[in-house]
Amino acid sequence: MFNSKVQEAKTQPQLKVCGLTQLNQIREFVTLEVDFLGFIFYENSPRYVLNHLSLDEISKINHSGKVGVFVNENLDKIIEMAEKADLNFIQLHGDENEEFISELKKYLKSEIDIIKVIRVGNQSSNELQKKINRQLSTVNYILFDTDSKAFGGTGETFNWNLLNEIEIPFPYFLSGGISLENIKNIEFLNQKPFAIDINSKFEIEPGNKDVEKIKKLQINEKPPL
Ligand SMILES: O=C(O)c1ccccc1NCC(=O)[C@H](O)[C@H](O)COP(=O)(O)O
Repeated sequence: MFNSKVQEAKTQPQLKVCGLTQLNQIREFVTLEVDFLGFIFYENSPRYVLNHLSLDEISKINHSGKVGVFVNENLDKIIEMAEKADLNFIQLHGDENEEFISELKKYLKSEIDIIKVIRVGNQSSNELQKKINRQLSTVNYILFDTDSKAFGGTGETFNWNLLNEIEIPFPYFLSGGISLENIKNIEFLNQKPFAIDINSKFEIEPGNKDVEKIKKLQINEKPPL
């Protein structure tokens, strides 16, 4: 008999829209069934969410994919934000090590998942593989982003070919300068991303998303897995 709890296999990667700051746009993305809504809790970002929305407003957004993005933030602050904004995922976008992540997990609600960012630059595939393997016991997802001076939201892409030279024992988010033009190249990846993470290539200005462009991606242009 059909078990309604078994989800249909996804034929397309999930979508995360990161750097959200405007409630009207967030409502549109909820209606569009965007899977992950990313909020930047990093004061140096031009997309710092608390310059635009209160914790109470974020907590009232009715969505199970609310991701809080933190960069080298202290433990207490992350725990406080996770509770007050009612986050479902914590994305660690800085240099947080495995000890820090293990400690953090002791205090977070058990249903909150950790996404650890691995910044990809000119390291070898061996070095990248070691970095991934070190995360095995502490995180739920990896997010690959481009290594650059700014921590994220740069619009820069990294060499995706490196991903074909390593084993990725996690579902992963692909990020870093993803655009309507380059997204079709995921067809060349052996292990397809669980989700794609879009940001500055789908903006009018930082934090102000190009809703029509995101609709186009979500409805027509997402590549198959
Ligand atoms: O978006 C930011 O301003 C940001 C600042 C500091 C750390 C992370 C940040 N964004 C996190 C993301 O997950 C972005 O989506 C990711 O870096 C990709 O952005 P882009 O290259 O603009 O597509």
